[in-house]
Amino acid sequence: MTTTTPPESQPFQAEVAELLNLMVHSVYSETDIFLRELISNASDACDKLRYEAISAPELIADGALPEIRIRPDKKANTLSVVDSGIGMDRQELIDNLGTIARSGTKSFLSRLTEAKDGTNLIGQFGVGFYAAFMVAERIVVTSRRAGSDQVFVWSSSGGSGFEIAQASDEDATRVTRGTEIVLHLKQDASKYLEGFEIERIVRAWSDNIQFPILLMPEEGESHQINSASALWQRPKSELTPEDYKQAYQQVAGAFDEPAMTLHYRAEGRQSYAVMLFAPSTKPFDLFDQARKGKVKLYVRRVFIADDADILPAYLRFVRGVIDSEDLPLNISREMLQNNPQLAQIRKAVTGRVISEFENLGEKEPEAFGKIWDAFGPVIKEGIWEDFERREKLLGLSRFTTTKGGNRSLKQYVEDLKPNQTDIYYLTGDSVERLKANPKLESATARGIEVLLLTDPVDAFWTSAPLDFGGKPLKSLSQGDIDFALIPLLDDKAEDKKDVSGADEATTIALIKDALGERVSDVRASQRLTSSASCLVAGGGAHDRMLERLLAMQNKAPTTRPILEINLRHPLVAAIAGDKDAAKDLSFLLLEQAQILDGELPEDPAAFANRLTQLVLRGIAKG
Ligand SMILES: Nc1ncnc2c1ncn2[C@@H]1O[C@H](COP(=O)(O)OP(=O)(O)OP(=O)(O)O)[C@@H](O)[C@H]1O
Repeated sequence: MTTTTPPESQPFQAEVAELLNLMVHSVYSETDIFLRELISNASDACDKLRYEAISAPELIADGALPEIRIRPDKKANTLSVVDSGIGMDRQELIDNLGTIARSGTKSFLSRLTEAKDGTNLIGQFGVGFYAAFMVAERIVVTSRRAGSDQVFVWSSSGGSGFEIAQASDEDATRVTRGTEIVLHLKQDASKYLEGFEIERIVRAWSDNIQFPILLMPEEGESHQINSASALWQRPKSELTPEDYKQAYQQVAGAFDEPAMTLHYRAEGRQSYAVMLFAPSTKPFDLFDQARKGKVKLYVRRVFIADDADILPAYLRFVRGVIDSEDLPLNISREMLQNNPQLAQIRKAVTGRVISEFENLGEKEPEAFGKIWDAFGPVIKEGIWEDFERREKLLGLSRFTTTKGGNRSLKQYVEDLKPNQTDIYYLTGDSVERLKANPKLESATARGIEVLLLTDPVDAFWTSAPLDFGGKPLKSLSQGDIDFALIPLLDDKAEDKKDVSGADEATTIALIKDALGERVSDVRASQRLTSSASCLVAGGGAHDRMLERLLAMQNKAPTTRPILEINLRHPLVAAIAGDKDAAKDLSFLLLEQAQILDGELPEDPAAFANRLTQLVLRGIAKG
C-alpha cells in the first residue's frame, strides 16, 4: 500500500525562473538542441542505472539494455522522450528540475541577458532540461526511481514554479522504470512531430549515444534511429572528422569544434581506449573553485563516473572518455582515488595529452595557438602544481613579449643576447601598461626580450624557482639586476652616464631621510635609462604583482618595496642641489613609480598638492 501525497506547488529557484524567462523570450534559433539535451539526460540516466545494477542486479531483472524512446503524437500535439533508466524519486524531481546547483550561474545569466546571440553562451553553460521550454508550453515529467513502487509527476508551464504530485494508477502502470517527459508543444514547434525531423536531429546530435534510441511513429513500426556504438571503441580509420565533431559535441554538450582530438588505444600492462578533445572555446565555469575535470570513466563500456579526476586540474578543460578493459566493474567511486591501475592510466594519459599539445604546437602552431588563447591561463596553473612536468609545461607556454605575441621559451632562448644568462619577465595588469613600464628601459636599450605576463595566475607560478633549458626566469621588478656584461644596442648611450650625474651617496641619503618607513631601501638603478625611478621587491620578498594580489585578498602582510632611482635623471640630480624641495621631490619619485606600476599613491590629495607646489615653483623660477 502506498501513501498518497497531495499535489503541491513549488516555486523555482530564482536562477531557474530567470533562465526560463530568457529561454522563452529569447531569439535562439537553435531550438533543435532541446532534443539533444533530453536525450543526453536520458542516456545519463541509462548509464547510472547500469552502474547501480552492478551491485544491485535486481534493478534490471529483465536483463535488457535500457533504451530511449521518442514518441510523437500529432493529435495531442505532444512529443514524448521516454527512458528506462534510473528515474527520479519525489525529492530528486524537486531538486533536479527546480534548481540549478552550479556555481557561477548568477553571473552567467547576466552575461546571457546582455548577449545578442546566446546560443554560443548557452553551449558553454548547458541549459539541459530547461531547453525544452523553448519548444514546449507545458512539460509533464512522470518518473519512477528504479526499484521503487512510487511514481511521481512533475509538471510546469514555465513561469515561476512547478507542481509535484503522486502519479495516477494509469500513469504508474505505464511508467515501469525511468522517466517519461511529455512536451506539450508550442504552436510553432509542431515540426518536431515529424518523424524525419526527429531522425535528422538524432543523426546530427545524438547518433553515438550508446543506448538504442527508438522512434515510435503513430503509424508503422518503431525503429532504431541511432547507431548506438561506443565510438571510442572503433578504429580511427573508420571515423571521419564529422564523427569526431559529433562525438565531441555530444560528450561535452558543446556547440563548437574540437580544437584537438586524441583517439588511441593503449595495450600492454593495461588496455584502455582514449578519446579526448580540447574545446576551442572556454566553458563559463573554467575558473570555478572546484576545478573539476569532466573526463568520463567507463569500464568495458559501462559508465562509472564523470569526476574520476583522470586528468590533473590544470587540464580540466579537456573533455572525453576513457574506457578501461581491466578495472573491476564494481569499483566504487570512493575506490577510484586510490586505485593503482587508475593511477597508471592517469599518469600515462596526462603525459600523452601534453605530448600531443607539444606536437600540435610544433606542427600546427595556429591550432595550438587557439587552445593556448582559450586555456593557457589554466595550463599555467600546472607550472606551479605539477613539479614533475614543470619544464614541459613551460615549454608549451606561449607568451606575449617585447618582441611580439605567441612566443615560446624555446624561441626566447634561441634569441638570447650575448652574455645573457637569464630569462626576464615582468608581471602586470595589461601589456600596454607593461610596455610603458620604466623597468623595461635598460633591457630595451640592450635589445633583451622580456616576457610580459598579464594573467592573474602569472603572479603565482612565477613565484616558484624556475628555469628553462638551464636559464633561470627572473623578474625585472624583483631583486638585483645586472646587465653590465650585456652590450647596449647603441654603445654611445653609455656616454650619457656622466652628463648630469648626481652625487650618489648624498642623494640616496636625502631620499631615504624624506621617505623614512615608506620604502625598505633606496638604490641606484641598473634597470632605468630615461625614467627617474621605479619600485622593486627585495630578492627574498614576493614580486610586486603577487604582493598586490595577496594584499587584495588580505592573504599576506605587505612588505615595503625598494625605490630605485636613476642618478642621471635631472629630477634626481635636482635633489642634492635643492634641499628645500628634496622632500617633495623624493615623494614624487615614489608616487610616480607607484602610478607607473598601476597603483594609486597612498595619499592622492597630498600627491596632487605636491605636484602643484613643484610646478608653481618651477613657473615662478622660469
Ligand atoms: N531523464 C532523466 N532521468 C533521470 N534524471 C534526470 C533526467 N533528466 C534530468 N535528470 C536529472 O536532472 C538533473 C538536471 O538536468 P539538466 O539537464 O538540467 O542538467 P545536467 O544534465 O545536470 O547538466 P548539463 O545539462 O550541463 O549536462 C540531471 O543532472 C539529472 O540528475
